[in-house]
Amino acid sequence: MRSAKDFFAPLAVGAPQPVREVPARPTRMIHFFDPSNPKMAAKVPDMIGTVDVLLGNLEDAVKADNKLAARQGLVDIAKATDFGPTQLWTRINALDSPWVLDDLTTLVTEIGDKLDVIMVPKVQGAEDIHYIDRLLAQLEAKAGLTRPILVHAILETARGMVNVEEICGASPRMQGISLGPADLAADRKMKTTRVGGGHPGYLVRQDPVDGDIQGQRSTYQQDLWHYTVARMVDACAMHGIYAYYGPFGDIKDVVACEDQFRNAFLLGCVGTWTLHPAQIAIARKVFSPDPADVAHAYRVKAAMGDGTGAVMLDGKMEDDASLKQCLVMVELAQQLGAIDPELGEQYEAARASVADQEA
Ligand SMILES: CC(=O)SCCNC(=O)CCNC(=O)[C@H](O)C(C)(C)COP(=O)(O)OP(=O)(O)OC[C@H]1O[C@@H](n2cnc3c(N)ncnc32)[C@H](O)[C@@H]1OP(=O)(O)O
Ligand SMILES: CC(=O)C(=O)O
Ligand SMILES: [Mg+2]
Repeated sequence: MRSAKDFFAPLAVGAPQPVREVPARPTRMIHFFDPSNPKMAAKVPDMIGTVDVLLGNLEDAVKADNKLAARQGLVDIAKATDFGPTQLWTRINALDSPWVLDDLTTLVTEIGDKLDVIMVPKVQGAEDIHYIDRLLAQLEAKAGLTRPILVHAILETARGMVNVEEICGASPRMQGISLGPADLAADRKMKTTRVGGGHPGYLVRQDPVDGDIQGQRSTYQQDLWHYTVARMVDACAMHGIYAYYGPFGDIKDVVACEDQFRNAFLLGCVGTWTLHPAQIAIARKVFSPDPADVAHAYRVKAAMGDGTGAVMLDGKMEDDASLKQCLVMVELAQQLGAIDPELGEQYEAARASVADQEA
């Protein structure tokens, strides 16, 4: 582990100064596309401004025969495109794969100025981030980049899960972590066959009524990912980086997708992956706070005056701690309102309605 005094020193001569804080830019949906798929690639320019992040995926879901085409496709798209408000990310191949070294050297030297974040799959521990950190610094220096590329890890092995805190704190480049439920399930030997989401067999059952074990008893499906997401959120919050739900593979089940995204949002995640255009509106809806909640947050803020003490509002106690939760909501609404005019209007109406009541 580096000492505190040189944690923020560049790891190569000529590399850009590491960031001290992860820039707080909206990342509600990280939209995956395969740059080797001409139909998907053709849709990228029209998606700018409709998604917060476009991610050119080079890893799983890209056929082995298409790996080089995907890498080159991403270079071509990045060079030809002005991404405006939308961030460009990539997911490189795994660190033990034959492609990753060329992924990094090509992407950083050719389009490093366009890339905001590199997502690293199957991260096992801090040593994987340290490897990427030094290599990126060398490549950034070679490419003459003036801002550092940030790193996002996917939590998709049991070892990565156990080491999640050290992964989050391994480098100032760490932007965030996503859940990788498919690989994680396989690595843990969970007996599921899905990409994220729940399972009808994972449930609790109501106690027998009057001791009748065979009688009618309700069952309640449980969230398979609760422990994992909650632990990931704590590790990210502790290190000042962002947590994300990952993929929801049942594209047609938009209802369960929304539920899974909302569970993650409520637990502290700031965004999710979208694998198909149908999931973009769901992510936008879920990861943008409800204007009614924003209005409530403004009411608590107004009622709490200098922010200390306790007050009653609608029969409920509010105090310094509930105010802090409300300030999280207000800050998020202000960030999103600044980039999304429709939401901006709704959040401004929420703020103004409270200000009118106060006047
Ligand atoms: C466990 C993990 O690692 S998850 C992350 C890796 N997986 C991925 O990245 C998957 C990305 N998504 C996909 O590959 C595709 O969406 C699939 C395979 C799931 C479904 O693809 P399709 O069967 O083509 O879906 P569908 O027919 O509904 O597509 C409708 C249109 O949207 C396009 N489209 C589908 N997905 C995307 C996407 N992610 N981005 C942009 N356009 C897309 C299709 O090309 C199609 O275009 P067309 O109307 O010009 O023909
Ligand atoms: C997200 C991912 O890569 C996985 O679920 O395996
Ligand atoms: Mg995976």
